[in-house]
Amino acid sequence: MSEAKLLLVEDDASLREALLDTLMLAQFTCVDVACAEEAIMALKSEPFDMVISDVQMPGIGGIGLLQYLQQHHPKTPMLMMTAFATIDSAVEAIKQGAVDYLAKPFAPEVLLNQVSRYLPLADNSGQPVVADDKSIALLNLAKRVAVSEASVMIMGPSGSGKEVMARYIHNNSPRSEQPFVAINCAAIPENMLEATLFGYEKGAFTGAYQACPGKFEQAQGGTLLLDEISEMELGLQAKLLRVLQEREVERLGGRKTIKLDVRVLATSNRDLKSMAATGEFREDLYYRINVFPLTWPALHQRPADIIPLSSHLLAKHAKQLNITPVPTLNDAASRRLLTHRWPGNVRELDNVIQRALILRVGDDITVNDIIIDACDGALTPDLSPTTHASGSASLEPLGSELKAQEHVIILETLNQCNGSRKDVAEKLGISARTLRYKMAKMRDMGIQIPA
Ligand SMILES: Nc1ncnc2c1ncn2[C@@H]1O[C@H](COP(=O)(O)OP(=O)(O)OP(=O)(O)O)[C@@H](O)[C@H]1O
Repeated sequence: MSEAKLLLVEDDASLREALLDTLMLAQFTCVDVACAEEAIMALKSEPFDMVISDVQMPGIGGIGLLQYLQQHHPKTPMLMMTAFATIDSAVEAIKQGAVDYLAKPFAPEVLLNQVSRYLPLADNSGQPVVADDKSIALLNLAKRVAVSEASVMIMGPSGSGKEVMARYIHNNSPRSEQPFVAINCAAIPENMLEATLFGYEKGAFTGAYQACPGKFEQAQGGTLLLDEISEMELGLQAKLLRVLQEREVERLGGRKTIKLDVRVLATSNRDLKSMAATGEFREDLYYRINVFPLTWPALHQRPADIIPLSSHLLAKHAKQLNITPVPTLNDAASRRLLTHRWPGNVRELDNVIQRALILRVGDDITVNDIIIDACDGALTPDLSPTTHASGSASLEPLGSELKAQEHVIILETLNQCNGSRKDVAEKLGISARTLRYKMAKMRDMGIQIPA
């Protein structure tokens, strides 16, 4: 999952909503505003990894915003959008420092490709934090396989740290100085995934006014992570297999083949082997990517990791929030963390730690600051009703009961359909895309989605 935060500036409300939908489905965190002035206010209150802005808008407009950005946040890339008739102003914006422009109308894949092309690389220096014997053994194994060229399949439940492991393998490989590129196959709508992976030539579809390299080309010399590969549809799996076998790629709408030197890693939280047995996943692709399998146990199966991970997450978020000294967990708070079952694994722990930092009063994190969602199935009785209610009341907005019902319906239908996303979407009368989005949100809340 991408942690990048984008600022979207567009005065046309319906276009803004459509762009927001595309970006959020691709799991970017987005703030959207209607003019450059509002954008400046947003930039003053929080940092962004990228700004995507219309050029023509009332007020100081996109060029005025670009000038502000150049002066105050020169490292933040700005991508411009412009009507085809006013390309000149976009060219002017490029001269003034914008990274690129999109000529309207453009297809969603054009937007996603441009965003991922110019987004600064996430800080991947962080090592996985491990202390449990099982995790230490796994990391040692990962270090040994890292130096080889083998494709690695990283498995484990959602939020267990599969992407962290993939970055660790890349960082410990001879390719560590080359790019590490990740693509979440579940987050990108099916019709966009092919263009995102393989790239496209000018004119390949609406809005493709210029050629764009795909993820394979962007990862040239380095490592490509295919996150949640189980969600890729069978037709695309066949094309992927061909690219992996032949080590060359052809852009959509192109005729030239491009030689590839890319190591491929993949992750899945579903049982790919049984998916291969039932024909839901191509068996030949399964064997090609599964040369070396590594599996993270669920967090509750490696309890010695919980406190070191909590301390690491406390330090990380305290730094981001400028909180010094870094608060420490008192004994009761630590005990509470150790007795929870963590269905959302490390991602759920991360959320709980962030809440604790907001709720704490002194330098210590106490048990009253540890607010765990009631639906998360604790191993021991939950906090006293008064403490829990006061904490969750401020965090749960109205309508949470309705949301909870929706979550239950999705989980029950997943069960009835033996995990088939396609059947669930059909049964509930929603698109596969909407279902994926809702499940991603549920995962973020720490709800475990069955494979
Ligand atoms: N061992 C670890 N050390 C430090 N941070 C970790 C570790 N494991 C997970 N995290 C953090 O927990 C969060 C979830 O991890 P990650 O995205 O790697 O999980 P995942 O298994 O790939 O999840 P998903 O299946 O939902 O894609 C991230 O913020 C990550 O930085």
